[in-house]
Amino acid sequence: MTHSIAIIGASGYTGAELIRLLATHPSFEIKALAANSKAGQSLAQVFPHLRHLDLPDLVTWEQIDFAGIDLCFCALPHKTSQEVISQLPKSVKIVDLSADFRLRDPADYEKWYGNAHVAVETQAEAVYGLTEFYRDQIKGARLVAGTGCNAATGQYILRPLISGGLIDLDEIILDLQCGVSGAGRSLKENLLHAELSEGTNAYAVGGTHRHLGEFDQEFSALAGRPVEIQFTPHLGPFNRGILATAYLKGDPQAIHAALTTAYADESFVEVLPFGETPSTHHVRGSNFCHLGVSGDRRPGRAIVVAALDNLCKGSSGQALQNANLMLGEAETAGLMLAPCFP
Ligand SMILES: NC(=O)C1=CN([C@@H]2O[C@H](COP(=O)(O)OP(=O)(O)OC[C@H]3O[C@@H](n4cnc5c(N)ncnc54)[C@H](OP(=O)(O)O)[C@@H]3O)[C@@H](O)[C@H]2O)C=CC1
Ligand SMILES: CC(=O)N[C@@H](CCC(=O)OP(=O)(O)O)C(=O)O
Repeated sequence: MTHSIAIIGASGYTGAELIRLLATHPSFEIKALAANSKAGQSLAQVFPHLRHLDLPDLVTWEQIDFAGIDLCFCALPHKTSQEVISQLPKSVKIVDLSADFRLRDPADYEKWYGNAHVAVETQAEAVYGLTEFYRDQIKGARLVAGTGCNAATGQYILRPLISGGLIDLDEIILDLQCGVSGAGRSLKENLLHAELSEGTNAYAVGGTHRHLGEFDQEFSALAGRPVEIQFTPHLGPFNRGILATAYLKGDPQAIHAALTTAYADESFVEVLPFGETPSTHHVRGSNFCHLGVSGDRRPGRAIVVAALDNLCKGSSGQALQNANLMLGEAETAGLMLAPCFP
């Protein structure tokens, strides 16, 4: 059965990645692509690398005829996303890639994003989109909220360890580098080549990164008590990829065993042999997440490293994995791409 798909925010980086993935999907057909400043342009004008695809020109989202659409990916900036999604017909299933529907409590949204939520009723029906942990709810959902890319990476490391009681919950440190495409395609001074290449910097230090809202929500629910991790992201001088390193108090071998068991049946999360470390090079352009566990010279401490592609497993690949479930297709459809190496 063929499913009709629309993408709003199709001219951005996650939009481009969605189109790339859907181009070879066996049963999803793109019927509409929407943009804002680039509405009216052809796909070849906006993305010359996709010029071989026979797809419609970009329009505004108001111009889409949603009567024929089964599922819409929404890849808009947060705040805009909730405004748009609350106006879409309820007959359309939605996978939102923004931050707007991730936090279940509107007060948490306001705390981390600085503005009141304008679609609280719609928020109430959203399912958090970390596929491996919300699979059953995602299958029946109308609206799925894609996770933050940093938030996904950290959760792949930490969720099984918190659930299993394997680490000291008050001593979790997560350090992370994210490639520049994580900041989107819009022009920003700090993303100019001269200011980004050949260097790196921490940002949102001091427990201020918005993805801490997701970590707090998810980890506290798992632990049954408040859990607050220390988290600092860094802007990496590369295009794609996230490399996260967690410093943990717990037994490294037990941690490796727990992660291996937790992901044994998963198609996209790979736990490496003990002592091996992942690299962004090994997951680039793919929906895989690699996890590596090592011991520390101090007994009872472990280091867990995770790598994934922020534009694929961290956003558009995850979104497609969820859409497959929502439309009753194989979860891996369109997603078994080998990483692009080197
Ligand atoms: N980049 C990443 O790694 C990740 C991104 N996300 C989230 O996914 C969403 C999309 O991210 P990304 O693709 O990087 O962003 P981009 O900045 O690259 O793209 C944004 C898209 O939204 C459109 N847009 C912007 N403002 C409006 C508006 N007022 N009305 C309608 N359309 C508008 C733009 O259209 P136009 O270009 O025509 O102006 C463009 O298509 C964001 O919420 C982001 O936080 C989540 C996880 C990872
Ligand atoms: C390099 C960079 O800026 N990365 C982004 C992560 C992108 C992401 O997941 O964005 P949303 O949560 O806004 O959807 C950041 O750290 O904010």
